[in-house]
Amino acid sequence: YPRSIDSLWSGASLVTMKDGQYHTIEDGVIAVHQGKIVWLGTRDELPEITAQEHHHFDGGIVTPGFIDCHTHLVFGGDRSAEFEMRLNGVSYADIAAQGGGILSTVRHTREAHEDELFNSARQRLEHLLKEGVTTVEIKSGYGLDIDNEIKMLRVIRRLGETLPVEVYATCLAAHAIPPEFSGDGNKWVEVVCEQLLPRVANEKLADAVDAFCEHLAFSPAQTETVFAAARALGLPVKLHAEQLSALAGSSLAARYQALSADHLEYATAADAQAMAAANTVAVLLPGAFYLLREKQQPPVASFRQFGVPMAVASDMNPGTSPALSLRLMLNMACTLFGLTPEEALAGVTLHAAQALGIRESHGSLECGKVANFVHWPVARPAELVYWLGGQLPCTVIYQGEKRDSTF
Ligand SMILES: O=C(O)CC[C@@H]1NC(=O)NC1=O
Ligand SMILES: [Fe+3]
Repeated sequence: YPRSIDSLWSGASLVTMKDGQYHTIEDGVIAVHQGKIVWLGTRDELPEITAQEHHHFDGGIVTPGFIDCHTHLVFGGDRSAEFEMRLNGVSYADIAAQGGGILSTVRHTREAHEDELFNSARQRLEHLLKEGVTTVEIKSGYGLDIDNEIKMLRVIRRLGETLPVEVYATCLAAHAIPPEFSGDGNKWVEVVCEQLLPRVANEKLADAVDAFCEHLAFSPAQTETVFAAARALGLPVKLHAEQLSALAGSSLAARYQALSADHLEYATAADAQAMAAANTVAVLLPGAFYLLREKQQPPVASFRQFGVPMAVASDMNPGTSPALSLRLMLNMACTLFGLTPEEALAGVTLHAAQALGIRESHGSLECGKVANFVHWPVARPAELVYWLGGQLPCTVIYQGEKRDSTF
């Protein structure tokens, strides 16, 4: 480590999340230089170091910056009206017949100017920033034609360029069959693979490619066509899999060394074994499970048995998970899926980093990693999971600098 550094941060317990476990350092100190962690340990182990700044917390804990590894937070309009219709007894089918569902968000997203999409997404993203999120993944998938998918991806890139948060963009053009293709999924998959993805790769508009593998969306065969095109372009893949039925999409994702398979309510032990062998992360999305009042829980016991890293994300989207809080998802992952608080916190730190392919540089308090961390004036890490909703105060250090809360 350098003998002269930018800053020291002391006075709190460091919940390092090393290897996905607390590995807490009591009365710890973090040394930061040029946006990276260059040393950490207990106060009495601190070596001779000259720091430009010394910040002393008055107790509490420090965690790695939170990572929301699965969101659809760029979209036009919202679906509150159909939310109310459903609760007044109108069926999904009737809502869809009246033009509701994903395709209504597609209409609003196509009609919205890029600035309008940017401003509404910025507001939603700021909720996440206020609760300690320092890295977020955002998907396209509501444009469903080349120009509007590119428009969405440009807005996603602009969010990362404008706000103090690291943004990873994912192309989810294979989200639903566009109305113009009414039912011909193969035709849209062909357009995605032959026209859209080459442009996205060439213009560096996405860091990964995703698809929705489900009866009402794209089959495993169509999903594999998208994966093959992504691989040929050097783009990693991830997949919405086993949300509503068991199509072995997560096993297909594992065969393509997918960064993650997401939802997984209907995943099997065989899927978990395949994911473990491929080091594919299981991203759990309790918000959608909760809002859809789903009964089938993801096979958490199998993920534990085979050592599949579990992540937890908001899935922020207007239809099935209009969730503005990642911290609430921590509680739901424990209360609804039976995760321990330690597993849930690994799910928004180290395992979320792995789901984005950045585990080597993010997700835990370790030397050499990015200096994204959060101070919480609480007694223990479980409080971050225990308190239901609300705004827990926190101080966010982003790339080594205190991030002020006005963005
Ligand atoms: O309803 C929406 O707008 C998106 C639903 C969302 N997308 C997906 O692939 N699964 C979901 O729950
Ligand atoms: Fe999703």
